[in-house]
Amino acid sequence: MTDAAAETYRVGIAGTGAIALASAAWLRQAGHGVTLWSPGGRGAEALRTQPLEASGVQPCTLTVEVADDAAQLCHASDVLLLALPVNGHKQVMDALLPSLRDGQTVIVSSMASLSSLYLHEAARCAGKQVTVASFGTTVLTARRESDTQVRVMTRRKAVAVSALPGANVGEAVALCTALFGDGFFSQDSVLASALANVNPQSHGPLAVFNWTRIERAENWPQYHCMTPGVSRAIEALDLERRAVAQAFGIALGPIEEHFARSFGTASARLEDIAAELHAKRGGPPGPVRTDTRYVTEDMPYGLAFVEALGRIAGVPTPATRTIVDAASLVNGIDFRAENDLLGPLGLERETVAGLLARL
Ligand SMILES: NC(=O)C1=CN([C@@H]2O[C@H](COP(=O)(O)OP(=O)(O)OC[C@H]3O[C@@H](n4cnc5c(N)ncnc54)[C@H](OP(=O)(O)O)[C@@H]3O)[C@@H](O)[C@H]2O)C=CC1
Ligand SMILES: CC(C)(CO)C(=O)C(=O)O
Repeated sequence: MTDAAAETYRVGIAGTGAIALASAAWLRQAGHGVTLWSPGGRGAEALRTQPLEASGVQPCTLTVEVADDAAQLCHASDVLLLALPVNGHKQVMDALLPSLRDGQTVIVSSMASLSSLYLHEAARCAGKQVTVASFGTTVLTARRESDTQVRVMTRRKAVAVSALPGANVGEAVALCTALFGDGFFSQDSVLASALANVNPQSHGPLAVFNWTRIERAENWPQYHCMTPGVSRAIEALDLERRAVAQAFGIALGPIEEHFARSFGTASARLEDIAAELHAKRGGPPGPVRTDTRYVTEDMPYGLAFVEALGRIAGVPTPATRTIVDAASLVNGIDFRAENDLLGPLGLERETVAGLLARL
């Protein structure tokens, strides 16, 4: 067995947002090579000539490589990390696919709406043997502060990893450990990773019930505004998430457990966890743009996905529906129609047994 922890890798990162830059800084500090690619073409331009500066957890200043396109990124890398909102997953996966090599691993962080299954099935159809590893969350939490600066807020203590094909999960955990350090553990299926992502359940009610703050671009501390009433709504969505998971034979812990594992919170009730996080960190600030990914990503790829699974399994999801309806109403956007993965994945025609057989 090779000592994966002692190896260094060339990591290609698709995306130049908060998680991409935070991961780049973390990986470079751990001695790995990093190449960044901006899918839109402009996000990494400044990093061609200026160093990347990370503040917060592990402050550092270092240089990274920049790829011109998806093919160059794949060519320059042993491992790929997708670090961008799920809205771009299909498009970026389609761009990477022709240049992926047999034996490469693609880590998707964070994964939602079974985007990893889309890539895995597309790669298999193209005759490629790649491993797609998924996190239902991110290793780091971060905010991008400028073209070359990122603030890393936390390094999660524990992160679950699933893999496609499932038999490769042990290798995926070893690889993630070699890249980021300890704290990774295996998750049984990619569907568990998708449903373990609790951002949609927390971000949905947070955004809907703080909408006027977002529209007026107020400075609102996110966890302070996760009030007892908002926490109650989040808990209702969380129960539906877990009931849907259960219908697919997946037992998931409650959202309170996620906060304890990710951020080391000690309180039992969600409203107390929110107060604890606010007291400890004062932040992060809630979103201040109406195109925040708390709605643009979390509604279509998180909550509408739970609804789609609920329809397949016959599990009612009325609280989830209320939040998607409310967000769609105030935005004048049908967020259910924005998910570009449900169609290609054929979920409308799927059954519980049929979907499980594909994982
Ligand atoms: N930030 C955090 O602390 C956390 C983030 N997450 C999740 O991690 C993922 C990444 O988050 P984060 O880095 O904060 O997000 P950002 O909004 O900072 O990501 C912006 C990056 O994503 C790319 N991008 C955005 N939309 C598209 C699109 N439609 N097509 C192609 N590329 C696109 C941009 O491309 P370009 O380079 O072309 O501009 C840019 O590189 C998200 O799924 C998020 O929900 C989860 C937990 C915590
Ligand atoms: C801020 C945090 C950690 C919780 O909402 C997050 O998950 C995000 O930015 O997406």
